[in-house]
Amino acid sequence: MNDTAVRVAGLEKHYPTFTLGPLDLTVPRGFVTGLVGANGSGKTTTLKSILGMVRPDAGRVEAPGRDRIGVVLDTPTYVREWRAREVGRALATFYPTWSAARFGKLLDEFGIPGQTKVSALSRGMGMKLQVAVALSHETDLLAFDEPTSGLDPLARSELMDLVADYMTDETHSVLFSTHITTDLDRIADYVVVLDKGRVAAAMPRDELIGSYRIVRGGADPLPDDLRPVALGLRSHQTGWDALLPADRATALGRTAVVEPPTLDDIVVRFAKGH
Ligand SMILES: Nc1ncnc2c1ncn2[C@@H]1O[C@H](COP(=O)(O)OP(=O)(O)OP(=O)(O)O)[C@@H](O)[C@H]1O
Repeated sequence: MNDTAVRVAGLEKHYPTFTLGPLDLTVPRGFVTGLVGANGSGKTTTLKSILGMVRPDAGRVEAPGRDRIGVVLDTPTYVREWRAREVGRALATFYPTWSAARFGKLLDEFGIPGQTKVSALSRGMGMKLQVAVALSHETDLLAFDEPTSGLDPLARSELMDLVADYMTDETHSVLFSTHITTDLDRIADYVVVLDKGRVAAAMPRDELIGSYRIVRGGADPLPDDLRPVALGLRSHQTGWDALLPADRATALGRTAVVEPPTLDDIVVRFAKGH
């Protein structure tokens, strides 16, 4: 069986004020891949290119067919006048494997009244309605664009449970774009960091975190030979701090505090650059 769920090669999209790519990335089958990056780094454009909702200017995307992908975008694209249960009826015709029974059960579980109009749903409810649709047909891939941004902590945790449940089938894969990187602490096996439209890092999450250290120095400045590899260097009254490659940070162990970074540290410092 092919071990890659999505393969993107040489993808480019040019907007007047932004260029995505050229971008190469893979989403391994059987794993959860997190796509992270600062606002405007190109996460949505990448995801929509994979879904065929944005037409790339160059490059190639290999992904499951649209009927085999469960999609959750940050805003639902359903007709605003539809009632929740009509969304199910309307979409059933697009998905050969649609289960009306499962959709009804998920609406109940999520507390979405079937007669509520799409336009009347809160942001969190709109998100849940999309999740119900995504889980009501057979899929190879769930593609989420910032799915937790409108959800309260309980709903976020429930969504993570659903993702974990989905992943018990080892042929399933998830691509999850988010700027709430703590979501990924729980579920992501792989992380792709986007920075200004390019892939800044792509590797297993633990390896990424293990490759860097946050270093906090005091009165002694950062040695000159480390400046070119320091990311997001900040100077303040009592000293400085920066993200450094782990193998270069250990040398500073006596004169600075060296700690493992969070994913947030990595995204923020990558965005600030050298
Ligand atoms: N249809 C469009 N026309 C022109 N510019 C666009 C279009 N779509 C996106 N952009 C620009 O491309 C850049 C990247 O946007 P994108 O939504 O992909 O980033 P993002 O990482 O998802 O950001 P956020 O976290 O804020 O959602 C932004 O500067 C945006 O203004």
